[in-house]
Amino acid sequence: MPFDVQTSAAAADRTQPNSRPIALWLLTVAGMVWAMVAIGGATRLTGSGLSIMEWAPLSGTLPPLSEAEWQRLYDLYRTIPQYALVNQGFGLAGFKEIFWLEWFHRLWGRLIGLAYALPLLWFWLRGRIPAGLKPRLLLLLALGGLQGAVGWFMVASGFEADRTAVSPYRLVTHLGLALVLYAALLWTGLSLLRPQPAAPHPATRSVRRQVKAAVWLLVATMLAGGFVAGIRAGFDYNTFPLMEGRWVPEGYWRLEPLWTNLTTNIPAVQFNHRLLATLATLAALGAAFAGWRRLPAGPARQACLGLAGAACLQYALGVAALLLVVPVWLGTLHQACAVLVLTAALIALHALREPRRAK
Ligand code: HEM
Repeated sequence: MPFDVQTSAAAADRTQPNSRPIALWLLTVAGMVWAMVAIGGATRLTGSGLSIMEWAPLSGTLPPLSEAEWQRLYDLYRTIPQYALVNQGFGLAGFKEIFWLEWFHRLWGRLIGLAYALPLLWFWLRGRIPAGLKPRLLLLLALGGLQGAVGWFMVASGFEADRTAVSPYRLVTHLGLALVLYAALLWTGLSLLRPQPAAPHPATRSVRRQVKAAVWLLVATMLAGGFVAGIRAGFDYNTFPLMEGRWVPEGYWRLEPLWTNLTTNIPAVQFNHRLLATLATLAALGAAFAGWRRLPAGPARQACLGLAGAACLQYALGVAALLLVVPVWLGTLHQACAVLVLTAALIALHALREPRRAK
């Protein structure tokens, strides 16, 4: 039988009745994860992340309700190096200021868990979930739980002797897993809304290749950005495009073993992020140009243009954050806009997807 996209799309629609509510649920949870990434950025940038030294998934839901409880948590906080080295003597009032954001970050995590698990149970019991989707939804549930545990693993690294911040490796793992979770939710939601792509234009395949190249570069830029955030590399070399008058900063390879320069050497980490961001943005512009010239007007072409627009906006926010020495609001916006770039990338890849062969 000849391959017929329209027929197979109709077939897919028939085999997945009522998948729209499931798609909307997953997209809502994805939106909550997006907000969580922004809240996480603000938590880090305000130095709030180490203020709660306990991992109490249930009892930690409520904030301290008595002066004695506030004092107990403050006394705990006073035992860690960050207090002695950064916040010594800021008092209970100062502690309360850094407490609330971390508490809200954790509360929002719990709410995401509920917003995912309760509808999952409901759709499952009512037999609304297509059989093929069940393993993926369970995997997403497990990934969400893992993200909470990784978050605590990251926070715990900040309590070690002589440390005033968390391990950059754990921070990048936590950010990376959040992005994976977000991407999986969004992709699954989009796939339920549009189970089969429309008949592809002949140029789709080559434009898709270009978009993929841009997306890999963007992902590498995001991970490199995690290291910039993790070692506070954005608070040095606050000029653009040169770094202390040079294209490649002095001391790029100053650490041994050499690979540690990629993750813990401020000039190298910042330079790499700039370089990758520049290559990624150029690749996104190239893909948009190809899409604009070769694809017919429609969602796929718009998605390519959207990706380039999001990458340019993120690039400009990155430069501004650097020049202004990372004010909290701008650092948070840059972190949130990374998710916008990821969203645009996934929408573009989804719009350019290869059609599944009819069985
Ligand atoms: C498409 C381009 C870019 C992407 C996808 C991207 C992505 C990211 C990500 C995911 C982070 C870690 C989380 C955070 O924002 O704190 C980050 C951090 C950072 N980026 Fe970018 N970035 C891009 C371009 C740039 C550019 C061009 C610059 C400056 C030249 C820049 C400067 C920074 C700085 C200073 C930080 C650390 C901010 C902080 O400490 O909170 N970024 N970036």
